[in-house]
Amino acid sequence: MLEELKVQVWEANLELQKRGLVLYTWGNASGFDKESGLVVIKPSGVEYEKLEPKDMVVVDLAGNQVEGGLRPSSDTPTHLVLYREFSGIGGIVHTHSTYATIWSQAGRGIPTFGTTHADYFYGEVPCTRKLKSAEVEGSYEDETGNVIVETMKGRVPVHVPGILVANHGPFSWGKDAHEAVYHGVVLEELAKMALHTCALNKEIEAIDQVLLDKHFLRKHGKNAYYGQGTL
Ligand SMILES: O=C(CO)[C@@H](O)[C@H](O)COP(=O)(O)O
Repeated sequence: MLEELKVQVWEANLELQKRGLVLYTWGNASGFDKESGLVVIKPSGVEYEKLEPKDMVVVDLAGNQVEGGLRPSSDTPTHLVLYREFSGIGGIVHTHSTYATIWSQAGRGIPTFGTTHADYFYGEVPCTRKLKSAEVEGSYEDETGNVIVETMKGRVPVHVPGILVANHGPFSWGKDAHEAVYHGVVLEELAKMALHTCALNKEIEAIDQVLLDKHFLRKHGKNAYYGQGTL
């Protein structure tokens, strides 16, 4: 099972580059094996072209390295906070994709300007608050995960499969690493569409609840969520 997950996470990391979500060694993808409680994640600082399944690093939810000779991604603690807090997600992606990072740097969530957005996100793509200096100076990557969890309170991860970390960039998730990449691609496209929509119409407003419900719920159903209840 773990060997299969290493291949799946390796493929997901390569897809980040293939889909144009990352440059050089930016970003990372991970996958979670519920049975063993272990996480497979990209090694830190390794060029995507050189990555092989055997390079994937295995850690437990406490962050102890279980397998792999390379250093785990620098964002590993953030992934681990989300796996501990969001029951049911099986894959997480972090990128610095251009348009989503623009909204993150502006500290703005992405409103639901159209039905394309409503097909994937039940409402805005939220943006976290800025991290306080003490949080940055402390366990920065853990605090990045904590501010994501804080912002997602009252939201259901499968209904909002991604978020913008203020001043940083997007994180997305899904039932597995491939779906986390898929949601990362969708998030980037929604960010691009929304930025150009704002440029065309400065008075633009989010769509109303009726249209949001129609598009999201016909695609995902009323009670589709991974975990037990909402956050
Ligand atoms: O967010 C960042 C840097 O701001 C990271 O995502 C790096 O872009 C990739 O780090 P590694 O996964 O290679 O450690």
